[in-house]
Amino acid sequence: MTAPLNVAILGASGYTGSELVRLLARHPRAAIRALTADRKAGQAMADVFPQFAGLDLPRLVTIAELDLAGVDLVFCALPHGTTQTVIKDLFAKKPELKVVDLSADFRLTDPEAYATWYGHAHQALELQAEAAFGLVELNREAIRGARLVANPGCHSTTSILPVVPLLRAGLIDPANIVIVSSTGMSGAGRAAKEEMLFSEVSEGVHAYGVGKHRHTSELDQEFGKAAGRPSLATFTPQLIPMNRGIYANITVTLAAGATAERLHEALATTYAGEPFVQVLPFGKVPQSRHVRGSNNVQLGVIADRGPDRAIVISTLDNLVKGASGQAVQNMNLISGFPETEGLNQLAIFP
Ligand SMILES: NC(=O)C1=CN([C@@H]2O[C@H](COP(=O)(O)OP(=O)(O)OC[C@H]3O[C@@H](n4cnc5c(N)ncnc54)[C@H](OP(=O)(O)O)[C@@H]3O)[C@@H](O)[C@H]2O)C=CC1
Ligand SMILES: CC(=O)N[C@@H](CCC(=O)OP(=O)(O)O)C(=O)O
Repeated sequence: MTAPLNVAILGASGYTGSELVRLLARHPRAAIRALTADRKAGQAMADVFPQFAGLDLPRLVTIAELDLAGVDLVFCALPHGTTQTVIKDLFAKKPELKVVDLSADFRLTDPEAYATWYGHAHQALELQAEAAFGLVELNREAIRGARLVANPGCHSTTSILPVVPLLRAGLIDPANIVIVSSTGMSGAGRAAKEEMLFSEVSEGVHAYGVGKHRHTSELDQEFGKAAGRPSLATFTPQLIPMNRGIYANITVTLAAGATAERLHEALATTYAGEPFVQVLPFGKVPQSRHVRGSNNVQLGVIADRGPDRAIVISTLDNLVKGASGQAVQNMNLISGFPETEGLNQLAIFP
């Protein structure tokens, strides 16, 4: 029996951190050696998250108290902006460490784009340059040898997976992509916020970050690269009263000679061997409840009335394929484990 991969989870008292614990506690090759928190430091994990009662887990400590001696890989599930200096310190202490970062800090390769979208200069530019964009299905080879992987955002993962193969194949117009991406509330994290109270979000729906959401920058980067020219997608996120899930409704304009059927064929071919991406039969509409709790993404392609347009729908669980499941998939890839290990949970339905 080979030794397990020893992992630490920074931000374990948050939603994506606890989702990492859920996935890794049953992972056959990983062992959870350290968990950190900020306000909840000092507490037992099962006191913060009673669903973990009965598991033998390390107590929550502060990042300053973290002992890296026995740790091979760190998951960083901290708020964006705070993460870059934390990761810089980790590598200064232990350069051979591997890090999978769930925040936005290392996703953008262009420092100017980062400063524009996040409002401050990046604090660890040398690391930003080496980070691999962690969307496994579309960037597998670059991730495999990486020491630092930047997990993409949940909204951007949902849209990049269907749109990038269509752009790479020249089947759609990069200048005419319109995305409405609905999200569940756990996407906003666990820290209490007034606008996230049940009484403020239930029984209604609203858009937010309209025309300026941070994930637009990830779409610009990945769509532009795939198309070979700038893409200015319209991206509108909206909050709906459910716990988990992202549901992106994407209207695309077809390139000359393309058809909706051809788009479907391109996605089916691209993802034929992928364990976590399911392209539904042509015309079938995905539902977020069919992926909830799993690392799966379901894609649908539907013809529109206008012959030059098509509708692509993509859905995933923001805490699994949109965050912690994708992070474990990245861990598997950079550790040489089978990619699906620890990630075979089926969706919870109904
Ligand atoms: N939620 C989602 O669906 C997704 C989230 N992400 C990203 O993942 C990261 C984590 O998100 P999420 O789990 O939702 O966030 P939460 O707010 O639920 O958790 C944040 C965690 O970070 C800790 N923390 C907060 N501030 C500090 C600090 N200054 N120093 C050290 N630790 C701190 C918190 O500790 P404590 O609670 O003890 O104070 C908590 O453990 C974010 O960057 C987020 O944008 C990415 C994709 C999807
Ligand atoms: C409901 C809600 O607020 N969702 C978050 C998405 C969280 C996420 O994936 O964003 P980062 O990882 O880029 O921080 C948002 O829209 O900002």
